[in-house]
Amino acid sequence: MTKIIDGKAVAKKVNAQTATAVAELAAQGIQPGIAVIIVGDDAASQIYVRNKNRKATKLGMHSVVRQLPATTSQDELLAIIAAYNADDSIHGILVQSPLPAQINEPLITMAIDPKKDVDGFHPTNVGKLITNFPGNYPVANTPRGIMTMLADYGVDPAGKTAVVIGRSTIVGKPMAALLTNANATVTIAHSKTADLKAVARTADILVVATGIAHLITGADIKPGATVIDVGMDRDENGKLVGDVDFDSAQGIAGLITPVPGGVGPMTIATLMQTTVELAKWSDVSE
Ligand SMILES: Nc1nc2c(c(=O)[nH]1)N[C@@H](CN(C=O)c1ccc(C(=O)N[C@@H](CCC(=O)O)C(=O)O)cc1)CN2
Repeated sequence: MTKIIDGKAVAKKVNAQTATAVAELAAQGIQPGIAVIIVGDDAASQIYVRNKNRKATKLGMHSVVRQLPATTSQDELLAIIAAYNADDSIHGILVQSPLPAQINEPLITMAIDPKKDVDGFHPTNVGKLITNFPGNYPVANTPRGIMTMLADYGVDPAGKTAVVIGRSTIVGKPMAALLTNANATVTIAHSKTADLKAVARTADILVVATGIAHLITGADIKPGATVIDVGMDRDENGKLVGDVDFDSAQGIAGLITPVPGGVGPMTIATLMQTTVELAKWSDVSE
């Protein structure tokens, strides 16, 4: 039988821990602060940013949303980031992706102070993750949230074969690094991988982050595998579905995340967790 990984339930536990950490910081006179910058009016991004703001406020954090028009220039955005870098009430800065075409996303990522890089996308933090550097630094929230879910369901990656389909900076690459650091044997597969589905079938842990609805079906899954679906796609009826065909995976996968209700809620819960950590670490002199 296939067991469903309840991302909402795990997110609730993470949020409870975050609320405790916020209260502990409040006793020291520190209120974690997050600034989310959104450029343009992408409908899905508007919803995600609204949810981030609501959750941060509910958890007792200082939360700022900076809505900018789609015509915002790169220099304008850089100036806003510089102001948040210098603002002591803000511990985490996030620029919502995707950005309009006139803005060079890597340049924007580089402009965020690595100590306030709540997304964990700055090359300094990515480098630390890849080298499994000791100490405190932010790690991309979606893959980190997936690691939390795996731990919560007793899935230890050590000694397992993991396949990550997708090589994005937000998910695929940091996911592969986290699984490698947890002693899995990891393959990154992508659109140019020869016989992608045969590679998928080797996985004890299969993470799918392609943006292609129902790319992976039950026939592509190793019996008993843990399947993590990062997809957020629309089917022909406009219904939200994942990159994995959930129905055909039943009875084959050992564990599977649903869409919605799997990885998505963990992304926001982990973002809140990271914000609090950045606030804590900012108080510790190096
Ligand atoms: N700067 C960033 N931009 C983006 C990130 C990111 O981590 N940092 N991730 C995604 C979008 N995202 C958060 O920003 C996100 C996506 C989805 C969910 C979520 O809770 N999904 C729900 C379903 C929602 C729905 O019904 O539409 C679920 O899966 O249950 C949260 C956060 C891209 N941009």
